Amino acid sequence: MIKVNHVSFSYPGSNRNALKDVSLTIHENEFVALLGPNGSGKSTLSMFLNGIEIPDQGEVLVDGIKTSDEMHLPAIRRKVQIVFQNPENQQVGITVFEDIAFGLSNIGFPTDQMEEKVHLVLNLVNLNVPLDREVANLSGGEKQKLALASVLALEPEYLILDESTSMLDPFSARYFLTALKQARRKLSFALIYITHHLQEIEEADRVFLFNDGSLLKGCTLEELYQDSTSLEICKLKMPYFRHLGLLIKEQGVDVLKHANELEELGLL
Ligand SMILES: Nc1ncnc2c1ncn2[C@@H]1O[C@H](COP(=O)(O)OP(=O)(O)OP(=O)(O)O)[C@@H](O)[C@H]1O
Repeated sequence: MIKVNHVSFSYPGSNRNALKDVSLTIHENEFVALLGPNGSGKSTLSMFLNGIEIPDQGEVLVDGIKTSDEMHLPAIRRKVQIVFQNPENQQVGITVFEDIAFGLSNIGFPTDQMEEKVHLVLNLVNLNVPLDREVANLSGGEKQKLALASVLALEPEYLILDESTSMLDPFSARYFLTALKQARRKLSFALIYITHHLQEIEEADRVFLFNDGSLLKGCTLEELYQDSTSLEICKLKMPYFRHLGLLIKEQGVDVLKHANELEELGLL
């Protein structure tokens, strides 16, 4: 469980708080989304969850261990992995193999099992490229899948994705999300998903809404859809199919009940 207790923070040199007294809990295997307009503090919070940043006030505990406990920081960073908005920021190898193997070497993964593991995670994210392919020559979508494969190789217990589809075209974004869904079915990890697009988080267990550094509320998606004020404050648009579904429901047919199956069939 990740527990955020009364965290406040301002960046050095800034006179305003990027986070204001934020408290929330994320459970094992949960899928939560962090939502809110630009500059509301979502990415800042994500950096506290794995100890990239340590709060000025308050504390963050990962499975009971404070992120300020330097001795346990490497273990916390292994448990909580982040895929950033721009995959190029976290690519470290020249080739696809090197990129995934780098993190594995750092955790002492056996060299003789490395190639098998690299194949396994590439399959998991549906990235079919030769291991000696140069990372620089991959497409944006492929780079994003590689970043996902590299962190999945480390078997995180909590995975943070910060607007990971923002650089992808709609088809690549869809493939990326399908790969993520498949990975979650095979490995179990909590997913902390930052986005401005509600259609990407239809399966989220809970959403946390941020505005101006404060946590406005934590609720389910269904509750959010009934809260037009929060949707407006967070600059969120109800997905088109859900809007349509609600109109159809008013006529007595509940198509939204089958939304997941329709999505699996590629009809949404
Ligand atoms: N390195 C930094 N130095 C100073 N201020 C920063 C820094 N990074 C972010 N901020 C400020 O902190 C506040 C929160 O930013 P943050 O990036 O966490 O928002 P966000 O909700 O993730 O936004 P977006 O949706 O645009 O990605 C903003 O006012 C931003 O300008």
